[in-house]
Amino acid sequence: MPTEIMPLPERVESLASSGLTTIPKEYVRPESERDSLGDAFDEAMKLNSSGPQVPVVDLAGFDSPDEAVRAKCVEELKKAAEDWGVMHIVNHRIPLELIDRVREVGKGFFDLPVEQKEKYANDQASGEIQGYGSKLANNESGQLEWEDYYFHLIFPEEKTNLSLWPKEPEDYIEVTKEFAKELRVVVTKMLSMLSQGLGLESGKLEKEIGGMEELLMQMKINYYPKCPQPELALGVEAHTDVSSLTFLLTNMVPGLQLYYGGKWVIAQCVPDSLLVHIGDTLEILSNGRYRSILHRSLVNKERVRISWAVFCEPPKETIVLKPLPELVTEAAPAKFPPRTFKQHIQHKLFKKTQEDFTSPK
Ligand SMILES: O=C(O)CCC(=O)C(=O)O
Ligand SMILES: [Fe+2]
Repeated sequence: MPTEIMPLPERVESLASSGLTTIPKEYVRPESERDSLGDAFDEAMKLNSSGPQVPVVDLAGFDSPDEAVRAKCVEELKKAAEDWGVMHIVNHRIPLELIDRVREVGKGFFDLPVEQKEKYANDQASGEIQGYGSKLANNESGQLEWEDYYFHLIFPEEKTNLSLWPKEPEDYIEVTKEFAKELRVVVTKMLSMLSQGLGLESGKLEKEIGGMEELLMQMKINYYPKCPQPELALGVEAHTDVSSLTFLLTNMVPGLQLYYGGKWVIAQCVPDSLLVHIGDTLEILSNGRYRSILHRSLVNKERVRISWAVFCEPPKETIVLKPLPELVTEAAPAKFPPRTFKQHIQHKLFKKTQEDFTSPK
C-alpha cells in the first residue's frame, strides 16, 4: 500500500522569492491587529528617545570585588525584570568573535537553497519538532506567520541529537556547541542575580528549574524573509515566552516589539548586547514580581531579518512550578496555581483556542 505523503508546508522564503507583490490571505492579520502594524524600519525610525525604551543592563558590575558595586548591579537587573521583564545585557563576557561566528553559521545555513534545507525538515505530525520548519495552520482561521525557522536542543550536551543539527556550513556544530557552553555560564549568572534580587540565596532559582542537568536550552533560529506588505503581516505573532529565560541575538535588523505601557515599543538594536526575556516560568516562581512581557516581531520590505532565540526551560513533567513559598504572603497571595511546564503550555494553548473560537470572524 502506498503510504500517504504529507505535503511539506510552504516555505515563506520560497513565497517571498517568487516575486509576489501581495501576500496570500493566510498571512494577512485580522483587521483589529492591523492598525498597529508597519514596516519594522519605519517603526524603528519613529523610535523617539523620549519614549520608553527597553533597558540596558551592564553586567560588568556583578564581577566586581566590591560588594556595593555588585549589589547595585543586582538592583538594576531586578528593576528591569520587574518593570519590563526584558532587557539588553552588555558585558555578558561571551566573546564577541564567537557571537559573530554564530551569526555566520546560521546565515550560512539559511543561505543554502530551500531544497537543500528541506533535507532537515522537521516532522511535526510525528512529534519531531527539531529541524527546519514553518508554522502549520493550527486553527480555523489558518493564520500563518512570515518566517521559517530552525529549532534544536543545544544544552545539556548529552541530551542533544547532533543528527538533527545542520551539517552545513561545516563549522555549524562546533560553533553552536561552543556558544551553548558560553551562554550556559551567563544563564547561571543571570539566575543568581535574579535570585538575589528577590532576597533569595544565589542558587535558588537555578535549582528550582532543574539546575545544570535538567535545565534545557533550545535554540530557534527565526528567518524572516523580506515582505512586500509588512503592514499586513507579522513575523511571530504576539505571545509571552513559556521559558524561564530567553536569550535573543539578531543580525541587527529591527523587528522585535514589546507591549509596554499599553503600546507596542520596538526594541532598538544595541551593539554587542544580548536581549533577555524573563519567561512565564520565572514570572510564576517569583509570584508575578518578575514579568513575562508580551512581544511579537514585525517584518520589513528591505532586509532579511534573522534572530537566534535560546529558550531556557525546566524539564517538562518532573518539576511542579508554583510561586516560591518565600514570596507568598497574606498581602501577596499566590497568583498562579501549581502546574508542570507541560501543563502550563497546554493551559496556554487551551486558552488561546478558546479565544480564537470566541473572537468575531
Ligand atoms: O525574532 C524576534 O525578535 C522574536 C522571536 C520570538 O519572540 C520567539 O521566537 O519567541
Ligand atoms: Fe518570544
